[in-house]
Amino acid sequence: MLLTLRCRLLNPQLSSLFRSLPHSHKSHPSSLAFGPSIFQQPNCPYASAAKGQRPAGISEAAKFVRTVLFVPPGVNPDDVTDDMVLPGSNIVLGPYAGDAKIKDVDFVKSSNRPKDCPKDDRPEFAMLGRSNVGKSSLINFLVRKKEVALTSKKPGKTQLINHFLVNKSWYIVDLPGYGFANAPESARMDWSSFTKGYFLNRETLVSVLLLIDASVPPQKIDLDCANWLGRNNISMTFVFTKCDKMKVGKGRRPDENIRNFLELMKESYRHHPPWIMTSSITGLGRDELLLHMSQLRNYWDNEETT
Ligand SMILES: Nc1nc2c(ncn2[C@@H]2O[C@H](COP(=O)(O)OP(=O)(O)OP(=O)(O)O)[C@@H](O)[C@H]2O)c(=O)[nH]1
Ligand SMILES: [Mg+2]
Repeated sequence: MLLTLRCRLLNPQLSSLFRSLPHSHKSHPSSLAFGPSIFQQPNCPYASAAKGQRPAGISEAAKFVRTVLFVPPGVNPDDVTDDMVLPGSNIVLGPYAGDAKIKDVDFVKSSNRPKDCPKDDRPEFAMLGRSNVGKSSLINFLVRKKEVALTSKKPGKTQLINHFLVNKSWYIVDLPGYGFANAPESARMDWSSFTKGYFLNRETLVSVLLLIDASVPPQKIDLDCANWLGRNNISMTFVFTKCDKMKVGKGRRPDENIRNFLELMKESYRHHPPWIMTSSITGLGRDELLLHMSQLRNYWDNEETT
């Protein structure tokens, strides 16, 4: 109730999106805030679109950028300043952001059904995305350990739900990828029963990190997935991976692919969910993503105890 009210206050347009949240799913209030820094960030996909379009008043481009920032709970959209926006993202850092250091990480268990997942009340983040998008690599990159989660050049490496406990207090969950048609039947995840069992019922799920490969144009299956999460009021953050990859042949650059993806999502959402650019090769976005996760987690913890 408090949560819904807060969403409405921050962003009346989003209230319908977050209405009737299931159980304790925490939502992401977004907002109409505008921080000029979004134009200045070198990696911002909107930087080139906005360049040279900033007259003294609010230009069309500025109005558009106003709608793309993610403003977390505890921040008044009118108070957002440049230095509050995390570089390479649309994410404003608020008062819930805390210690983002990773001291230790332990593999806990692999489960093949949602009901076998660990049963405790620690918050968790789930890595979701197409096979080969870099989910397991992102986990290794976040925890700075090479082979905590197993990776492969071949799609279909991760076939179970793997729980990793970070700092003995929260989980990162590595999931099998979707969209990999060539996996043997026995190894293929039954996504329809999985989604019902996990995403819709996992009460400790703070947010889904939906990974999207920035080195390829927007894929229908990713857009469908994002729309499904949105329709079901499941909190999500778009994590663009492989932002280090330069264009090959006639392909587009990562920033162009990201812009196109966000443009396509705009048709479904009046306001974008939080998004961030990463590369597990260059280290881009690591500290920023951990800070963002800390603010979501601390907000979730706070709501749980009040
Ligand atoms: N250039 C580049 N390659 C990456 C990046 N992240 C992952 N990769 C590569 O992408 C391939 C797949 O990575 P994984 O982490 O195994 O992908 P996954 O999403 O876990 O795949 P599944 O387990 O099959 O669902 C590996 O060869 C990685 O080295 C990145 O940021 N940049
Ligand atoms: Mg994997």
